[in-house]
Amino acid sequence: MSSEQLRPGEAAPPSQAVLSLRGVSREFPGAKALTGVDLEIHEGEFVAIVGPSGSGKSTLLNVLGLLDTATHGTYSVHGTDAARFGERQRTEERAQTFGFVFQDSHVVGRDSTARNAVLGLRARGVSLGVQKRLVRPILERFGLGHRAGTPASLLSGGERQRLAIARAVIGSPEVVLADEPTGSLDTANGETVLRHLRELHRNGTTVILVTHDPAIAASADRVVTMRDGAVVSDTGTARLAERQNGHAAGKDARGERLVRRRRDELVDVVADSLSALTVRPAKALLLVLAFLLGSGGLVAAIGLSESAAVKVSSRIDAAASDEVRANREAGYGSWGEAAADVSRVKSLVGVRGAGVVADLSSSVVNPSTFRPESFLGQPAFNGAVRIADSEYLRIQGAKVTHGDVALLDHSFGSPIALLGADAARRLGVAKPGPGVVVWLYGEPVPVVGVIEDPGRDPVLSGSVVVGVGSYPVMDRIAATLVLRTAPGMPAALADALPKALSPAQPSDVKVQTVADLRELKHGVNDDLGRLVAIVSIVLLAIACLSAGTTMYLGVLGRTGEIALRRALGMRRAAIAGMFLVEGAVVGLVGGAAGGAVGMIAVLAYAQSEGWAPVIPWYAAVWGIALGLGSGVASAVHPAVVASRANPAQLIRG
Ligand SMILES: Nc1ncnc2c1ncn2[C@@H]1O[C@H](COP(=O)(O)OP(=O)(O)OP(=O)(O)O)[C@@H](O)[C@H]1O
Repeated sequence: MSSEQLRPGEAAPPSQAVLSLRGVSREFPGAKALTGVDLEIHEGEFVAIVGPSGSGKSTLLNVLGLLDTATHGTYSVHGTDAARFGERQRTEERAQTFGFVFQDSHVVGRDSTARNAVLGLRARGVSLGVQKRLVRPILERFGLGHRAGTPASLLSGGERQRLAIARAVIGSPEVVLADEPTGSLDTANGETVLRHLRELHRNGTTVILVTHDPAIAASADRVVTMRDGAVVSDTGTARLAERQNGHAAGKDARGERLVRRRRDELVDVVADSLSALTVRPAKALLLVLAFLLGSGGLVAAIGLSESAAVKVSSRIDAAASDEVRANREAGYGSWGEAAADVSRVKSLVGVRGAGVVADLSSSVVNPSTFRPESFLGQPAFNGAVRIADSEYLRIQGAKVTHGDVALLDHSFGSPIALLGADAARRLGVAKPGPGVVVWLYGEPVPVVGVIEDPGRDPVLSGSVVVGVGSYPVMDRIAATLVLRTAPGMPAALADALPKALSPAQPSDVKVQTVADLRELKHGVNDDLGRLVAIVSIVLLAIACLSAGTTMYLGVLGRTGEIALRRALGMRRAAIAGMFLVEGAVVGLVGGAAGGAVGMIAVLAYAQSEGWAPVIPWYAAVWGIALGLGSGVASAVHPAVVASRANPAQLIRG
């Protein structure tokens, strides 16, 4: 860089233009903001761009600063056609060459003044050490030393604009572009800002500023006047300022190794995301809650289904180890025949008890509280009606209160009934006793007991149970023999039973052990698993959707900040990364919290049911992984929207 100084009035020597526009136009739908602009800006100039509102000044500045692109014509930076720059190169060039001061002093309000001042350096990947070295003197220089730790949102308008200039010049950019930097300030603050810009210029920086203020324009070396998108007058290069000050930070950044830059960028992106989350804790908490519900539901569902499966298994296994059922295909012609079978099986080795049970058709027996014809509106009884002997109830471990179970076997010629607790409630029987009856087959039948605990046969709860001798056998009875065996004996007895009961025709006897139900158990587990998966996926999809929407709205609410970062040279990937990290953090925290809540829910529920809680290790991993995955997924769209944002549009507001 040259350090020559010319006396006023002396012609400037020809030098290569830093920025050069040739026939540049910028058209918007329905508006021609620039029409064939030719302009060359040389190193060290202080140029004021003036003109009426709508004449294209801001558009010109945006094109010069690579925030916007010309529709026609050629724009060159250091002699290189900007049209040749890819998106990444534009961003890089923007960060390295330009410093921006916008009219509305955009700042990241939640960040400290110092952190805002180094925003451009961070985008350029300048090392933390250099950032620290540069920030203190620059804040002092702009009278902000005492405000270094203050959140930028608390600064006054003048302080913010000084911060904006500090941020623009901290990396010693070659060109500072200022769009009405004093427009929103009072006279005193406006003069301070201008003083700083002149000082920059004295130190060799090229300054281009848009202004409406004739006094500011008059103090510039060169005034470019615009009207209707065209340059209508240009006082031309008048003199070159003295140049000192190299571009230390810029060179430093250019020399940095890519790996360190990317690492610093990552640290920065994570820090920015966390600070964005902590500044809106209520919003962050709601998002976490959404993922907590999704992944918590998943963990709870896995845990509950596993615990339930274990519980079902243990019941089935218990039954499998000591129960066998048998029935004759042809049924029985009388209860005497059934009783004979019962005594035959009782004599077999390993049989600890045997009873008989048969189901009657509830719609034929028609149990009711009152005489059926006397009260037509009474509700139909929809439980089971069973014939059983007292031994059946005993081997099932059923407990009968207020009555004598033995009456099932010896009812002295007339029918009697026992009611399961549910059935008693439905039939309006509080307690059995003299005169308490239910109506079966249209006849009153004394209730002699209530089955309070159905033991292993849950159907008993809702059943009306009558004794084996209660009714004459009209047709053959499909009664089942139920055997309680010594542990581990069902399989052997299942083999022996057909021959023991029907030596001539063993195939007439059908035997079933509960072990056969194991197949069913697997089926039940698979169904439960599928249901759990569907419910969890729906929950997570809802969480994703609500988090995605909230984050998208967040992007819309942070357009100023995004524009600023893009203008200062933050890469698109880093902008997207900010939102993805936000989504990941929220999803991860939600997933982890959901995992914990899900486990607590399983423990509490299992405890209340008296189950052994089973939480497979993978449930928590699934919970966290799905929380993380769906958190990132929910941020993808907002991240893409944010990274594609056009900084020129956003700065415009
Ligand atoms: N993104 C856009 N879409 C459509 N029209 C636009 C857009 N940006 C600028 N324009 C139009 O281009 C013209 C020039 O706008 P520009 O903001 O550059 O003018 P200006 O001289 O800076 O005005 P002001 O002094 O009021 O800020 C205006 O008519 C404006 O409406």
